[in-house]
Amino acid sequence: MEKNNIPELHIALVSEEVLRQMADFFRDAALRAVAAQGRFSVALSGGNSPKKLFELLASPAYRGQIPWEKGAFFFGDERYVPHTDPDSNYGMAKAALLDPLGIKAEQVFAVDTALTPEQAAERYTQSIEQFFAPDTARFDLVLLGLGDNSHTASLFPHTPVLHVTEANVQAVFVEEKQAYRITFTAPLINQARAVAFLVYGADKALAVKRVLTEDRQIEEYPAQLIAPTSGNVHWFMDQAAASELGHLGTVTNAT
Ligand SMILES: O=C1O[C@H](COP(=O)(O)O)[C@@H](O)[C@H](O)[C@H]1O
Repeated sequence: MEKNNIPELHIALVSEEVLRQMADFFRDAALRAVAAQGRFSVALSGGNSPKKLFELLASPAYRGQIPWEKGAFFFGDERYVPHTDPDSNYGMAKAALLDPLGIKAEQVFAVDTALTPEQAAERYTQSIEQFFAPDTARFDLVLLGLGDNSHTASLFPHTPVLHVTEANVQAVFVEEKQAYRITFTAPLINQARAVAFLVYGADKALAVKRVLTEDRQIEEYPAQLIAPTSGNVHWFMDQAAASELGHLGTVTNAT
């Protein structure tokens, strides 16, 4: 973790409360952006953890709190599979968040996995640049998860993308998955207005401890690359995920 960036930990007793806090954070980031720019842009995460968050955001509790028609939805990483594949991050978000909210197709920016991985990454970089032109690509919110091997987005241990210094999207072959991934680089994530990890479950506790407390070893713990250039990085965790953090891992908002 960069020295000038202090992780802000939001720890709750149970995952339901973490999800509620994360949903509030999402809402507040969206409302701030709409007040300032008339629209909000978010890069969604994939995998298992965000599915429940997406379902909560699409539920009656949050549906009316966010001006969804002003949103633009991108993906911080994507698996190189068709959109209909159960592994597709886009497919999961579509089913859990985008379709239930009636988000229009023109608000959704999916990675085109029908192209080669390199072309898909290049095309996605171009979509992002077009969306933000003439400004820097600065997402209002980037949502992240954490793998038990300390990867985030598709920044996997010991992959060349960890050393890319441009803020763009890259294709990467991940040996341990024997598959391609398309991912935001760390510099693209770090120039966002807000960056938040959502992590819950005891199986993530060791990864959380390594990323937050060990000396910087980005090859081993790629999530240590995440250090927004303005503001702090936020970590929304349940007590189980924070259980290896010692005194840092105490509940901040018990209900
Ligand atoms: O492969 C991925 O993994 C991470 C963590 O996912 P989880 O299933 O352990 O919650 C996720 O953040 C990333 O978007 C996804 O593609």
